[in-house]
Amino acid sequence: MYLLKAEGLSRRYGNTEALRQADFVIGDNRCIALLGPNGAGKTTTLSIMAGLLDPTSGTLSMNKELNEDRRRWMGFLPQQPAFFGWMTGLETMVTAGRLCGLSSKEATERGKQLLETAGLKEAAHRRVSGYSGGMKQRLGLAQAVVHRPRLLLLDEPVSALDPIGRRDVLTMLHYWKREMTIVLSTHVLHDAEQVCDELILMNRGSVMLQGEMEHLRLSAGNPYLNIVVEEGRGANDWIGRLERIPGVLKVEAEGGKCQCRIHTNEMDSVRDRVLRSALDEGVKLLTFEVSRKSLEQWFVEAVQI
Ligand SMILES: Nc1ncnc2c1ncn2[C@@H]1O[C@H](COP(=O)(O)OP(=O)(O)OP(=O)(O)O)[C@@H](O)[C@H]1O
Repeated sequence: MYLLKAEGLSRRYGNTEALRQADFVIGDNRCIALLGPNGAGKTTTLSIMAGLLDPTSGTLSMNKELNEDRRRWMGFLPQQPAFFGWMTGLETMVTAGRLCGLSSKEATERGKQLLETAGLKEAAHRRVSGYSGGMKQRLGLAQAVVHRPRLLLLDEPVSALDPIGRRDVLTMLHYWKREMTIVLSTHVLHDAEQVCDELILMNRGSVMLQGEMEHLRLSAGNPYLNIVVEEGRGANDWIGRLERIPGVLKVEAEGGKCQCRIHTNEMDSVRDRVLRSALDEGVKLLTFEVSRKSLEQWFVEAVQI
């Protein structure tokens, strides 16, 4: 089942074609990344989906089960959310809830609960003008879901945040994606990978592809295991013996640096065997990760076309 379906969606600003003949589908219960470099047309697409902007041509159809009034089932966090600085966090939440049709009691209860989820319980009665950038972003997110929307649209929700703010927002999205469909725009593949299971790739106003993250990962090339171990007796010898582990196809060692890449077609079992071997032989692992570099390379190549 889909919530929204775009067919030949286009939008011009004067001579600029911000969106060209875009086709995509927003399925139910998905977390979808709208990924693309600056100027790709992400904000334009989200604004059309939110009903804030009309397309120049093409159609965006909504599932017939959904109410015509998007405010009832859609939440939206713009790239630069604006708040009334003189309101407290809780007043902001209650106002948003009331605008979305909640009763005063419901809006207050839901507001308190969401401020707690957003780590803003202590700041609930402080004026928003005194909030940090990260706190404002978390407040914006909480506000966007006050009415339990079925679809949550987020325009670059993490790009202006420091690593801790980023982590907090991504954690909130992990929590909420069980309850609603999320579409978030980003120009950072890593952020999309952290939380999304589907990807719509945009470049220069066009949708280049839509697909499952896992499929793209596989088609972009096999991931490899990236390992760094603490220097010490036996570390390099251990790396030298890794090729004997069943399932390992090739080991690329970085000479003298206690670092290597393991290539395999059986990542799950090889990862377990390598970890067990390191523990058995007392090798101290500093880095042990499945590298997604191939997907990054694919993304960079795709948007350079
Ligand atoms: N109001 C506007 N008037 C004129 N041109 C615009 C307007 N809004 C966007 N554009 C242009 O349309 C194109 C797409 O912009 P859009 O903001 O949708 O892209 P984006 O992918 O969200 O970019 P960013 O990551 O930088 O926010 C860009 O070339 C932009 O300069």
